[in-house]
Amino acid sequence: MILTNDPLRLALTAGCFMVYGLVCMAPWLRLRRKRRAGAAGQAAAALAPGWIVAYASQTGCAEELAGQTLETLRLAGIPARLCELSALKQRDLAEAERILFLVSTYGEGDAPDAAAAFASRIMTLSLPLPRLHYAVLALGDMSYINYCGFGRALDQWLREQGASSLFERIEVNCNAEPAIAAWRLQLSHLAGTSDAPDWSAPAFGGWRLAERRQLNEGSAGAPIFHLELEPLDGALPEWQAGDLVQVAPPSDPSRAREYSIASVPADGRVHLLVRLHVHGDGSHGHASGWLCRQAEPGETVQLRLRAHRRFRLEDNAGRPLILIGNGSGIAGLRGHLRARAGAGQVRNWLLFGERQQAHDYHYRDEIAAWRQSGQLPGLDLAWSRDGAAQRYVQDLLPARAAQLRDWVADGAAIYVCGSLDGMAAGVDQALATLLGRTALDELAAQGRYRRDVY
Ligand SMILES: Cc1cc2nc3c(=O)[nH]c(=O)nc-3n(C[C@H](O)[C@H](O)[C@H](O)COP(=O)(O)O)c2cc1C
Repeated sequence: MILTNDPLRLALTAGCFMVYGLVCMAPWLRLRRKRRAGAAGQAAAALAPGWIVAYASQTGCAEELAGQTLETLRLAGIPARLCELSALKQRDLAEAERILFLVSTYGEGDAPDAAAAFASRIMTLSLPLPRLHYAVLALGDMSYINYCGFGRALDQWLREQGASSLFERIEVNCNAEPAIAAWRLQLSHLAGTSDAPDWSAPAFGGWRLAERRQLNEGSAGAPIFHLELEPLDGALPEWQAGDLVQVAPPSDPSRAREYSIASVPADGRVHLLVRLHVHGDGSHGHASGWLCRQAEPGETVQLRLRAHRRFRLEDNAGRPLILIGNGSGIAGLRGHLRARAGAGQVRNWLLFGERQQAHDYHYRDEIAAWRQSGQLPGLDLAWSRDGAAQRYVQDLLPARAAQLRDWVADGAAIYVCGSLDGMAAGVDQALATLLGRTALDELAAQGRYRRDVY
């Protein structure tokens, strides 16, 4: 029905309909434009050579940050892949568009174990890398002489090869939040996004100290305690043998201390083995003093679990296992032995060293029971204060050279837990002498030589 023949009115009405139509279509047009732009971006991204997030980590902090870095890049639509430093090839270095390195430092300014082969094989080469743009996040602890030594060495080597840094190396002292926030900020500038996922670490939770008993009464060494803890809310979280806990002492919650977990979830509790740390002036370590002396059974301990992927069994679950350690290092090894018992894996060989058999043979009854049930066919013990000759765990290895080579030839993995001073270097040297340094580096690169040393 036509209500008017007036051409002016008709034109006005048609104009109104057009404007109305455009207003209605505007959101759909915007969405279509966005989708097209997104598809074009994705197509371009698929063609780009891509970014690499490379990490070298011992206890998992750098690895965790690398995962979060990757997630941020992916959210920004940047094609990127995660890669352990040891898996990085010369070709990757030459061809990757950008590489973000997140690396920690171990030993005395060294690379983490898994990156030892990269440090010795790649970082000793002269490679032209003029195309490479990179950034370094170096994790370390200022109380060590060679603060961030490996991160600094990597940065310098890259520079010498002609690579260009995207921004100044960022150094993180003891996982300090401000430095991590600075990395995150640089990352969002690079990725052109403010849409970064939450990077905050899980919160500490309240755990009840259910049991504490000294294991080495009469020992010449500092007292060592077996502790058992249960979550206050009753819900036991999942963890795997090899993982750690962080304990925040009430005197200074910012100075959390890490301990290896000595139990598996099937035990229903987190077991720890804590040596009371006594300073030169007789005062106690802030965390060990709290756990071993001040906290009363029944009291609440602030604790959180930390995945320690480098010391888990993972692909080694089906392999024979050689467990080497000293002192409180038996904690991490006991966690593995308990997991192996639960899984029915019996090819286990424990080499353990302490001071005196009479006082320092931690978990003696449990070890005896494993021996009897066939769960622990290999057991060698070294006591440094029994008898005239000081004998340490590394001294056990030469006499067992043939057995060691046989087990490794059978695919065994080697796990070392305990003190860095003396033990870790001594065991490493003994293994390198018996197996060959290159073969040992190769085992580390394959994840068959893993260490939790402190
Ligand atoms: C046994 C041991 C040795 C360490 N040596 C150094 C060192 O020489 N220089 C340094 O800056 N940090 C050193 N650290 C500190 C680590 O680099 C720091 O804790 C880092 O956050 C660990 O990161 P990750 O979990 O990725 O390995 C050492 C830590 C341990 C347990």
